[in-house]
Amino acid sequence: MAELVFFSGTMDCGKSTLALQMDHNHRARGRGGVRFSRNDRAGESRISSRLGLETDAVEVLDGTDFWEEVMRRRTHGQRVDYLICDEAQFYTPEQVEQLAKVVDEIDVDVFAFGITADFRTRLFPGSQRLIELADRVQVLQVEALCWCGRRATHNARTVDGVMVTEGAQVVVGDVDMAADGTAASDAGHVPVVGYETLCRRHFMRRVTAHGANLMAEQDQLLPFDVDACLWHGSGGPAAGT
Ligand SMILES: Nc1ncnc2c1ncn2[C@@H]1O[C@H](COP(=O)(O)OP(=O)(O)O)[C@@H](O)[C@H]1O
Ligand SMILES: Cc1cn([C@H]2C[C@H](O)[C@@H](COP(=O)(O)O)O2)c(=O)[nH]c1=O
Repeated sequence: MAELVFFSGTMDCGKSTLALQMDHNHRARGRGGVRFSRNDRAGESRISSRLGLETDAVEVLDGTDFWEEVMRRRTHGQRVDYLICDEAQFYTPEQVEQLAKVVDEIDVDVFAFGITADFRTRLFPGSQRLIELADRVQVLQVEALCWCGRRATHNARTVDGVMVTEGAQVVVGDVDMAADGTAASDAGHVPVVGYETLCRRHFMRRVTAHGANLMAEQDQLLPFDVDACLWHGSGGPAAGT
């Protein structure tokens, strides 16, 4: 029986890699599939993994109707046994409902991959609907890590290296883009948006790797415990543990 499975985790935990592996394995056994993605970092109509794999995909647009997509292909004689749906957090709730219908009505497996929450810890509408409707939500085994070594559970957004908690929900970007803020004062400087995976403790305290490095430098002058440092006056929550 076909399934709707949501493979989820933070950024950089291997979702796209798994999407390409699953596509490969099913295809190798003679099954026919269609790969979809939306807003991949590598550009339109791509699925890219940081391990270096990259392939073509059908770009999902606001007007994409998955039910019609599958029906049209089948009418033209194309075999469709499964769908690979990467960056599924960007799909609309209606599109997720179409995916569920494809599973239930015509027995097509749907493997969706995406992050659940945005840089403010709020669920993406598409991810929320996937959690509500999926047969299974599977958290990826490979864990992205916080700079402190704990398991990363949250996706922080940085602008010129500084963690932010306001802004548009969707800004395509990558980890490893956390600038150190030195260019911010340059005339004509275009702010660099990046992401960093953090554990909840450091997300709530707004301590990114860059911030931790700065504190470690200060620590050499004025010894104090980085984890005990509260961000009073910074606008961030002052966790007391
Ligand atoms: N140079 C590398 N060597 C080994 N593994 C790597 C390398 N670069 C990235 N990775 C792995 O790839 C993972 C990211 O895979 P990717 O599919 O792009 O993640 P996601 O789609 O979840 O953002 C990292 O967590 C890491 O395990
Ligand atoms: C947290 C967060 C992320 N995004 C974007 C950034 C990336 O382009 C994708 C996630 O891709 P990945 O393959 O899982 O690394 O989502 C966003 O637009 N808004 C956010 O809040």
